[in-house]
Amino acid sequence: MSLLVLEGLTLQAGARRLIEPLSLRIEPGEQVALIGASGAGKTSLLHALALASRPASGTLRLDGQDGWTLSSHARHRLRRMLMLAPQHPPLPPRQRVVTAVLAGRLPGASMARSLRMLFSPDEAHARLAFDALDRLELGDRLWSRLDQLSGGERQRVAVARLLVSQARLWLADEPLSALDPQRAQRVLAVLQDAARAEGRTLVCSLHQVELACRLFPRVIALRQGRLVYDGPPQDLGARQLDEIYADLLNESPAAPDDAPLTSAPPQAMCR
Ligand SMILES: Nc1ncnc2c1ncn2[C@@H]1O[C@H](COP(=O)(O)OP(=O)(O)OP(=O)(O)O)[C@@H](O)[C@H]1O
Repeated sequence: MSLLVLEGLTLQAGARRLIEPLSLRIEPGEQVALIGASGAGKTSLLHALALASRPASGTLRLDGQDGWTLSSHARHRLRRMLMLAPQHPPLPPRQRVVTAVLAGRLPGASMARSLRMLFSPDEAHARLAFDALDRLELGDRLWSRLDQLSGGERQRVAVARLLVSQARLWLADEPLSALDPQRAQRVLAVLQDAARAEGRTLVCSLHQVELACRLFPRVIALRQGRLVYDGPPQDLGARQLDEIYADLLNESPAAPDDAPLTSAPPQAMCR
């Protein structure tokens, strides 16, 4: 059974349409990169996948269940299947890194266990958080306060939270946006390796088109809330990339699909 099935899903904010009717399936264990220019609707879609935004129309089934037809209690339980690492994680500044990471273990834990884990983590939980942070080159910040971290370090804390979570679906919203190019590659490798090793499904929005096309077997592209591409990166032509990012390219003419590779902008990056 598909893990996610969207049929004619739309999202609306007041009178404004954020996502045009969208239908797609995502299978268990898939790794999907979500690309598109700024404002294309990536975050909006991820929030819908996370059952955080209610569709204006259409359906979204997660593991066969339409969360929006369930009671709020049942929907809350269904949400335990997924974890979203938001683009700007709302991490309390005075919180310790270890606590922020272990929050990834909360879904499914009892209240008593959650409180113990967060406020007085035992050695096993501290080790779990340390291991995740260490893979992201942040092991030495386990006991730091979040307000002592840089933006890129806080972003890696949000990724570490994903790594410790037991959710079947990992949703990552631009997890590399505050990282330098070298570190971005390493962090993405850790995330993808962990998802593969543990059989998680990964949907990750990225502005790094080159990484999306090189490292993901499936790319979904949005433009102005519309799905404009869904398939393997090899089939994503230069012309399509030009169209996806047209507003970033200052209306430069679309390159032919057989355009030679250059070191320049997005249009050449997938081939
Ligand atoms: N609550 C809202 N009310 C009105 N418009 C909204 C709301 N949330 C998002 N939008 C608009 O919807 C569009 C899509 O936003 P979204 O954040 O999903 O884009 P994005 O592709 O994630 O962009 P970025 O790459 O800049 O993060 C944008 O034009 C945004 O201004």
